Amino acid sequence: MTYMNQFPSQLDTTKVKDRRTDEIICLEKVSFGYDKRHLIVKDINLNIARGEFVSIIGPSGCGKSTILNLIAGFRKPISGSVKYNGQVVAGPSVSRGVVFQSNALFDWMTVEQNIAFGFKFKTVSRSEVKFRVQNIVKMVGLEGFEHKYPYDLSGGMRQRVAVARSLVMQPEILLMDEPFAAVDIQTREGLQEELLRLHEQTQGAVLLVTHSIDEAVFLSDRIIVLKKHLCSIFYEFKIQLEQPRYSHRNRISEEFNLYRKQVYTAMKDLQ
Ligand SMILES: Nc1ncnc2c1ncn2[C@@H]1O[C@H](COP(=O)(O)OP(=O)(O)OP(=O)(O)O)[C@@H](O)[C@H]1O
Repeated sequence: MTYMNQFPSQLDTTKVKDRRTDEIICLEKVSFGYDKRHLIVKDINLNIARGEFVSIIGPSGCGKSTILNLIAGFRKPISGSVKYNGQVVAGPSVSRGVVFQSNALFDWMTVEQNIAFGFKFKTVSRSEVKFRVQNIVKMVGLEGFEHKYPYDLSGGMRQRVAVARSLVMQPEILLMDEPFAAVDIQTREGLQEELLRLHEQTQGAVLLVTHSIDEAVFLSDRIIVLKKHLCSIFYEFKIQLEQPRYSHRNRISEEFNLYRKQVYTAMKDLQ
């Protein structure tokens, strides 16, 4: 069953920018199993629009990461198609940047070198790399730490380096698998707000896999709730909160609590 939520009646939708212009990711009747006899995903359809922030939430083991890995090109569907900008995804690409829960940074490289790593496989001039790295360092608030090594950084800072490393390649979509699960709550909230600022500036799409309803509501334009059985879409929620979306006031607003309650109820329905 797919269900679109009703918006809270008191919501002023004129304050919400609709950045969704066209489709960047399209999954059509995608099925996948780690072995052919046991499907994890069956006939799933999913579209993500340019600039859209989508979160996937659902019970443990329902296939959230599997979907992300199919879009990233780490896995291939058994049937159906995964398309990026209308082209079948043939493998990983920097235009679909990936950030995991515990992104391994290279311990022997500085922050700057870690961020610039992806350019080793690209023909981009040194001056352009320098410009882009400096820019992204500022955006993620790592100024002054460019020459530090990962072991000199806190967990939250290391995760910022991981996000910067993906963003510097200017991906059209950022695929994030529980990126902030391993950091403390204050750091996590700070990183979420930064992510929203970056999203605002870069206009790229984001697909986030998370276990946190609060995180999904705070960050997303749309939340997809997956059912455990064969990873089908159970509910879809469109989220419209006040602009700027990164305002911490959104965390305590009435609308936030209403959405939170709706998603929580949907998750309870799954049990
Ligand atoms: N490499 C693998 N080989 C075989 N089975 C796997 C592999 N990776 C995942 N699975 C299985 O596929 C199913 C979906 O896994 P997936 O990691 O996509 O779920 P998830 O919803 O992201 O889980 P969680 O919320 O616990 O991270 C699970 O039953 C898991 O055991």
